[in-house]
Amino acid sequence: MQKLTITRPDDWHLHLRDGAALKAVLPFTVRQFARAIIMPNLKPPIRSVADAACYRDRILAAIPEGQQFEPLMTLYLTDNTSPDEILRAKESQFIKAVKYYPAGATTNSDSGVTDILKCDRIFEAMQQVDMPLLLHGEVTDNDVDTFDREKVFIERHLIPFKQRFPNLRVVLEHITTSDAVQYVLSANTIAATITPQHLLFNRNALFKGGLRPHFYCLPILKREEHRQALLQAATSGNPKFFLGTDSAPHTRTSKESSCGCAGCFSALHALELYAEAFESVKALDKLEAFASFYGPDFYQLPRNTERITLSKTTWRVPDEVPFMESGLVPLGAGQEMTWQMV
Ligand SMILES: NC(=O)N[C@@H](CC(=O)O)C(=O)O
Ligand SMILES: [Zn+2]
Ligand SMILES: [Zn+2]
Repeated sequence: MQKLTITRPDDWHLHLRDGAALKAVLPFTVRQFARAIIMPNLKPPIRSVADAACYRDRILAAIPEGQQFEPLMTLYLTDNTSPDEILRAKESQFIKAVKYYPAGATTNSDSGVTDILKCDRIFEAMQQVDMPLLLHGEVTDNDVDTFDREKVFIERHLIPFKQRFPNLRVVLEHITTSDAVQYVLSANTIAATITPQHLLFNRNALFKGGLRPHFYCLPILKREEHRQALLQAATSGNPKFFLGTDSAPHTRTSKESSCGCAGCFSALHALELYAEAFESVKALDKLEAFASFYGPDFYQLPRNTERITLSKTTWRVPDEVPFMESGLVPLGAGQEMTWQMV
């Protein structure tokens, strides 16, 4: 196959940041995707409908002249979010989900939820108005091994949670383990996003010939058997699994540090990365539904009608793209790719 034409996809998990960073990265996403679910973990986080409205305006203002893009906004859940804010969010129309970060689990999650049991009134409101809940599904307990934090979150928190709120629609974000795949398959009203890094790399990538901070994201890359389970899920044609890049830009200096930030930047070449992953298991025919159909179906939004084309061309991922004061290193910098968006 030399060309692959599919419906224009959407990114169901994206970090755009703000200010100059937003202006630098947004054009990459706009080139590939029609819409994206915008993560609210700014400093300070997007906690109210008013915050989300202002942030949405800043995103709209940063869209390059003459191009189309629809930011789908989210609210950052805290211990103090009120059920009324959920009702207002639903009425706003432009807020499509509420994001749950366990406090301290990942980048800018300090104001996240300290105990999932404290938020039952909010979850009741969400279930009532059918507002989806997006989960960063990791426990933060120091006595739980970093590589087990997703699995333990599912066992300790998600399974009991889903029993309390069976009708609340949930997305388990950026899944990284076969345990997550199994759980999502077994439960109702739950879907999952899968990133390009978790489909293409296992944890060896973090240590190849030395410490590789640009492969460090959360949840952290896992063993090969988990990567295989994710690849199988993504290419299975099951609508519970759809595209969410988790493209999370950090400056080169903040990643190449004695305490480097978590996050991989993939907005530059997200579709190409997914195409490589799908082709590796001869499943390119499953890419369109994963990238362009199952996400809007879950969010009850219309599928896009425009089409985009990838062509079989060899090219090299640049070492860096311009970003803030120290540049931005894309996922797989320097590696050869065999698909390119036209
Ligand atoms: N995935 C990451 O490693 N980082 C994300 C936060 C997140 O999605 O957990 C970020 O905002 O940098
Ligand atoms: Zn996360
Ligand atoms: Zn993320």
